[in-house]
Amino acid sequence: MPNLVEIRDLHFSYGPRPILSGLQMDFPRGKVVAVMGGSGSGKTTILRLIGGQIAQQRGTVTVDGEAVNPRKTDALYALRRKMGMLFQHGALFTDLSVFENVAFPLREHTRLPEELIRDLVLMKLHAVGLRNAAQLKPSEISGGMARRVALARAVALDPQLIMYDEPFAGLDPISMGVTANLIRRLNNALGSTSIVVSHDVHETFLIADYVYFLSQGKIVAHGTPAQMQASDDLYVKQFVHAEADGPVPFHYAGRSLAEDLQLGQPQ
Ligand SMILES: Nc1ncnc2c1ncn2[C@@H]1O[C@H](COP(=O)(O)OP(=O)(O)OP(=O)(O)O)[C@@H](O)[C@H]1O
Repeated sequence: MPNLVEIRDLHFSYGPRPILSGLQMDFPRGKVVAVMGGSGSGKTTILRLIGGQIAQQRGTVTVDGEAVNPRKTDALYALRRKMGMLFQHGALFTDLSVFENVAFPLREHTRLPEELIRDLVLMKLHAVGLRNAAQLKPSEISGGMARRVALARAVALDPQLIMYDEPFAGLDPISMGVTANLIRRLNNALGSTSIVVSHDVHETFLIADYVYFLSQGKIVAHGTPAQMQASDDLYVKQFVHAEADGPVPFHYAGRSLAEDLQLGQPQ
């Protein structure tokens, strides 16, 4: 199967409130696919459904040919072994060293001998340029470095699927570029598939093979970054060119200014 992850007719609501409706998405093996959209459009919810942390009301999510089902805990645990996740603001364990943070998933999911764990951790840290920071504590490194350690931890088990939730949030422009490059390089080196949830158009378009745009729980556009740059779709244009007003209104819906200022109304 060419797609590592497939989403078909996916519907999800929190209680009575619909969050995602009728999604169809493909995540081909070996590719970096971005999911973009405004705040609250449902991007993180998609990652949580793929990871089996929550269950949809309708439709299917398939990873490596298997349907994700949060109720089948054993199968889900085996499936999660194939996934690496960099959470939003990817927090490290503050009382553990950089080395122990990266070793954590290896100790949790494998029974590898200590020498092998050591070599694997050092290789992952080397890949993100931080082998020599192994003994430092998270409080002794910068935010950008911490994000790279979290990246090394997310790929510690050589996952087939790596999911990144807002990997560029809160980083300075240089760290953003470094992180974007690493996401692409790690994906290629591991032969994995990456899903990047982000609203940073510039960084994301540099590394993504394909982009889905989400608005209010629906896919409103999809294509390569070049196709999206050239798109005439008003929502995509507003998003890509960072325009303040468009299909996503600048003003919160309600009474007009004329009404509030009682302009042109009979006294
Ligand atoms: N546990 C929850 N219970 C109820 N509603 C929730 C819960 N988690 C998220 N939501 C709502 O679901 C909607 C989609 O949330 P989600 O986190 O997927 O959006 P997002 O696109 O990732 O946004 P952001 O970019 O701000 O992280 C939001 O309106 C949010 O308020």
